[in-house]
Amino acid sequence: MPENTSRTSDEGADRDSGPVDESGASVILSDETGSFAWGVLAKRHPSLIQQVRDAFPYGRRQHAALDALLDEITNGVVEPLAPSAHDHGQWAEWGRGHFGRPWFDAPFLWAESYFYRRLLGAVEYFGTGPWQGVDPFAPFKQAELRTAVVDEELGALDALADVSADERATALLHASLWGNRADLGFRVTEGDPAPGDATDGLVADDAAVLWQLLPAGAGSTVAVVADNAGRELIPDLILIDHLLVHRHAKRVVLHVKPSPYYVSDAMTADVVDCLRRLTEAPGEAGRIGNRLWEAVATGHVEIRTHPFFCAPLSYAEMPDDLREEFAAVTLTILKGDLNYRRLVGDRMWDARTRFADLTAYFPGAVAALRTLKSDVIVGLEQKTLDALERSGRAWRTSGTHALVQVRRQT
Ligand SMILES: O=P(O)(O)OC[C@@]1(O)O[C@H](CO)[C@@H](O)[C@@H]1O
Repeated sequence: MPENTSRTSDEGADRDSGPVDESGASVILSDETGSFAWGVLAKRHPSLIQQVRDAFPYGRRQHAALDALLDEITNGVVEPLAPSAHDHGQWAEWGRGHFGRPWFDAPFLWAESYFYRRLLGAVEYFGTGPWQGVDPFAPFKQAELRTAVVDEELGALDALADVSADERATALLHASLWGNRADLGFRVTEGDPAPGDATDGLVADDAAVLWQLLPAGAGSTVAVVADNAGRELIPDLILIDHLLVHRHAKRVVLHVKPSPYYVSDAMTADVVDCLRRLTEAPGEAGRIGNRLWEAVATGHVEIRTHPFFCAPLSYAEMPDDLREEFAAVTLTILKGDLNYRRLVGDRMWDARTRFADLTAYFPGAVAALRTLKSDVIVGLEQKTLDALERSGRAWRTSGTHALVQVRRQT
């Protein structure tokens, strides 16, 4: 059955059976057959188990654990982590009310996040044996870095050397934005999204505000919360280099995931792979790679991680230490679809709800750079929404549209 991925704002605001609180928008569940969320749990997750199984010479114990996980997510109920797991207590708390019930009844965000935690458990990522720390998604991430498309994308940087700083800034921001389409989880079931026209595909564009927040020479610190490795992280790194070279930022903190997540999410090892890929490239790409390598050594780029990045929670629930980090920077740039869902809340909002209102809790100015790959969307003008709905396309979920939304510090 095709995934039902396009709906009107009115349907969106009240169609789901998820809990509705004073926000008036229901939490997205996965229990409606044919919905996007249902498709992720019913199709994407089982395919992913198969892909991971095929990518490694796992032993009998891991195959049995993957079999059990597949059976549980398709026919069973949510089981807790083993009491011996290092994070058993944490997930017992986060999952209260969901254990013993069908996976499809849990909030979509929670179910996905817990699925990735369980997949890591099945392949013994957190164990003490030989598979400890072996990223089950590494083969997919590494294969992507070796493609000719990456060579082409890096080669295109040479042509940017001659354009004005403003044009270059826009081109690099768009490369980072549209790089978010290069999401291996998305491709487990969707295939490569058709390349749309980058400008026509923007449903909201606050890029001018983003640049206003980062005037050259102001000594700013920018936090970039990364999303996918490979073809998304490379343009993110190139944008970071641009921010530093053109003095939009004096320092950039790059936040990555502490463990494998949502298939291709970037971890420190992926930053290293991308930096190496850049430094080994000819021309401008190689120069950027060398500058970034040096910038890490001198502290102008700092790589950080936090367990919260793999938590099944909205940023509204972030812990105090992370809140203080974001409060201390000039601007936080959140990359990607999942970060957007966590920023505004994984709910069927009326698409015209103001982005600034939903992100008012965020400690400091915040920018979302995201291609649209799930039902959540806010901050649209009525006329934009009308045109999107008239198109009859699955614009919310197909990755053909994107947004730059910014909220200044309040
Ligand atoms: O955060 P990302 O990498 O941009 O997207 C994550 C994603 O692939 O995963 C979810 C479904 O599994 C959707 O939110 C989205 O399509």
